Amino acid sequence: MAEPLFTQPHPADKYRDQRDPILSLEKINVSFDGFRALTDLSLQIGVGELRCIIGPNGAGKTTLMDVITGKTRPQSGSVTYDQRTDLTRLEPMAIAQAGIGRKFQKPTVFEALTVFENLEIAQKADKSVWTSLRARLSGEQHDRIDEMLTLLRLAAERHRPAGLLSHGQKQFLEIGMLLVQEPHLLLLDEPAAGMTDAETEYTAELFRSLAGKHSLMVVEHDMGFVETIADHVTVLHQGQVLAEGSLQQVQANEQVIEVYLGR
Ligand SMILES: Nc1ncnc2c1ncn2[C@@H]1O[C@H](COP(=O)(O)OP(=O)(O)OP(=O)(O)O)[C@@H](O)[C@H]1O
Repeated sequence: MAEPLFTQPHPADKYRDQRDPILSLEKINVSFDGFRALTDLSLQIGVGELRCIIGPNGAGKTTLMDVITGKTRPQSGSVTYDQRTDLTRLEPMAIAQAGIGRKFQKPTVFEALTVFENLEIAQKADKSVWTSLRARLSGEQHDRIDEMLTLLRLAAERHRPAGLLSHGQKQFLEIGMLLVQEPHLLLLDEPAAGMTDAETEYTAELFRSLAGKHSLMVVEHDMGFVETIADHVTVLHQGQVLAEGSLQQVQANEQVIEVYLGR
């Protein structure tokens, strides 16, 4: 049997392959007091794909993530997840439970708790902090956290309060807090911001290894990082898709050079 595309087996797995969209946005419009942040935006992300979204400040990248996660409701358009669910009808909590995880640019970990406890709480995301710390972990859950600590190169830090980690380590911990929830689609906002060169390099390696098992949408300004991870790039400009294709293709696009890359 082919290796499943997702870490968590899904009833629909047998009907889909890598060409199918995990996410399909159709003609999304978002206005803030008359200002058009997204205009007729259509975009598809394939199952298991690693997509980078780039674009100048104010292009609509954050608004796009807000629409997918239910933080912002579009005035019109649809967001279809896994070919069945219209996310514009769901609350943010239901969207997260459906398998969409988001990481914001600034790490938000529980600083007073240990690295291990942070992962433990994330794994039992349906419970309150204290209920989840009191509930015993199953052997399988414990093993999953151990695996995650190794994957994130945080095994030696497991008993340290998260507040004492470096900025890059906090970023890794937060990525781990998403991964223990086994998301299908991960939305990551400038994940390499503030990381050292070695950490950035490892983040790229990590993301490449996650693609296929998860679908990833990464908003990034660092073109060097984009070059190392993405085979497919979407350029946003003034709330619309300006160009899409390989990094080489979009870098050669005259309009992209004009508005984003500079001459
Ligand atoms: N809540 C809001 N109210 C009014 N205008 C908003 C709101 N949120 C975003 N905007 C505007 O919508 C446009 C798109 O913003 P958005 O944050 O999505 O861009 P971005 O591509 O993420 O930019 P950056 O790279 O600077 O983070 C901007 O002009 C912004 O000022």
